[in-house]
Amino acid sequence: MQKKRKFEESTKASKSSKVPKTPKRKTVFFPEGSHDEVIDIEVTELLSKTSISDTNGHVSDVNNAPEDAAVHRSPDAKYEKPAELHQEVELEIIQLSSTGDGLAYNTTRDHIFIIPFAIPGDRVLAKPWQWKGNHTYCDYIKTIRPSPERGGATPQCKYFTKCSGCQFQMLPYESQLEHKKGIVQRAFKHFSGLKDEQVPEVKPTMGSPLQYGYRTKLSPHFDGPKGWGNKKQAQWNGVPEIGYNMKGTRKVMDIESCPIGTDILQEGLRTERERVAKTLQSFKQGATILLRESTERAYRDVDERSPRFDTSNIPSTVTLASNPNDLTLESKESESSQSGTPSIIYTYPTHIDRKTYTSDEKAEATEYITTMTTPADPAKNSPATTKTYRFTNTAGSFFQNNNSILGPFTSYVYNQCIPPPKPQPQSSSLDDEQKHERSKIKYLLDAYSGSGLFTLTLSSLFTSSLGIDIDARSIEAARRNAQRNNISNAGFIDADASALFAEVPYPAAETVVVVDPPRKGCDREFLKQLRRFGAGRVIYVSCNVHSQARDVGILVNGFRKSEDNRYSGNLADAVDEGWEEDGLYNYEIESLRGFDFFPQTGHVEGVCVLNRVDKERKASD
Ligand SMILES: C[S@@+](CC[C@H](N)C(=O)[O-])C[C@H]1O[C@@H](n2cnc3c(N)ncnc32)[C@H](O)[C@@H]1O
Repeated sequence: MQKKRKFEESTKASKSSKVPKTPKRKTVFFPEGSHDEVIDIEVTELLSKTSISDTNGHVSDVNNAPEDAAVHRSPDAKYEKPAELHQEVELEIIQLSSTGDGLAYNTTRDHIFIIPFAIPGDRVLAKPWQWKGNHTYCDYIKTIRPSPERGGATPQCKYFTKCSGCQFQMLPYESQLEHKKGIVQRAFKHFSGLKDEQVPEVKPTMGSPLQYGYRTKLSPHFDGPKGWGNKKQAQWNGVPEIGYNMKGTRKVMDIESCPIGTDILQEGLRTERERVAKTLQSFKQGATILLRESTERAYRDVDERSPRFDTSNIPSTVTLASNPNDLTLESKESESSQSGTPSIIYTYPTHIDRKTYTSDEKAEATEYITTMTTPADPAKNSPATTKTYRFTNTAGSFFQNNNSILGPFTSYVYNQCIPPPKPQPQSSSLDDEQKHERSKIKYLLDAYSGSGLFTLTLSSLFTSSLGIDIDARSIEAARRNAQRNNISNAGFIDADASALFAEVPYPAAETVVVVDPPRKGCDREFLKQLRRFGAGRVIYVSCNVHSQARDVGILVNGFRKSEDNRYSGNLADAVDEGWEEDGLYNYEIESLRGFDFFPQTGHVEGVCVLNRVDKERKASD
């Protein structure tokens, strides 16, 4: 299939000397933060520069480019093909894009090559395969001269540079975190339409405690037999490749192990591959295999040291007097049940976990999350206070995939719910007004709540909490999770997120709204309703910092009409369709931070904390 793709690209490009059409921009531009939008903007920005700084702040003179080498093109400029497709070229990588690809200039520095698996300072051999106006996608062939920034990092996956996932394995972990901070910065620069002074310094990315072996869900897949779309029954010709797509293609490559998956999912991958091979004739077409980890926990009786895996008797909310990250593994051993399903037992000082997995999307899967509610205070000799929550949901429904970071992450969000004390003159201690301010927030609205991750882990801070999600199965799970964790002040609605504001039972100024939408971000109706309601504080969580930046731009400045209605990659260019109303609240950003939910990949989870701007203040601004 890869050959077919390349053949099509090559014939298209050589038969016609016409430049591939860039899609026409609609008058109304509501970017989704897609891969193409991000590349488009970053390529245009790079082409307008003569010197660049990588995300680590190192400024490099672009291949000694003369000052006038920068090419400032109008959006209508015609582009020429920079190199023959499928002919190898040597390229010098000068920047890492927010999509995780290496970027390189052509010799005349008016075109950008996009090469995966390469970082600034690398000299690589690459093969162009798709020309798109001012940029060309290339396959990575090999590194000719490695960048010093690789710092000896050794990729742990044998499929690295072939499989489409985990392209950062050649980057030391600290550099991955630094790069992800840069992704957040650039997302807000390009997609929010905000002025520099409206965006605070992005805080350092919080790393994942596990950098491999962290993913609690894997979904390898395989294609059907040749001709399975035809009426005639297609026959399998041997066991198909079962795994993930090869980089830049739709061809599945065979993957026997995936080192970012948890230990039990590695076992599960082996078991499920064998199962598919044995039962192949029962598959009429290709399929995706779900592998979802599940945990049974038994707390150790410290005196007897006799744990029991009787899940119905497990206390679901337990207060441990230590930081969850301090819990050290005492031992780990694999087991196999009579049915041949593997399990792994992990023994800790306070509890024992048995990890299993399910491949049935309707089955239940459980994870435990320990949230730190008060940090340790060495001055007062007081230990940290933590709470452990048990989350059970349907394996096929959404649940965060990196359990190792969920403790520190929910602890962070917990600590952001209540505004920090306002800066006071040195002489004054906490005054009445400040105390009032800190105690004002009493209610939580959790939009896009899933099975209640935030509604439940934050519930102890609030008089009452309300979660909403469009997935009825997640809402059922959320209600059961509230019961299991003995939480009685949290309710859930199964509906579209914008229904949340229809009859909000909470006073706006006393309410925090946590927003955690899917990759495409919030829809306009939701943002409008949130601004009309005017919650005192908003915590916007997202796995796509580009759509997050767009939405935060709307919360801060409103949905604005541009001066010339021309696309330049900024939200400010979106056209007002009569969507903006008088009297909507505006917000200002308090903090911005990335979390590494997806080590070794180019993805980052963003958390943006916002405060409502008082209407009187807005009027006087
Ligand atoms: C990124 S997940 C976050 C879930 C939850 N906050 C968590 O961390 O487990 C996004 C959630 O949005 C839900 N969703 C998608 N579109 C929605 C809509 N229009 N209204 C409400 N929920 C929606 C999905 O069902 C999914 O549970």
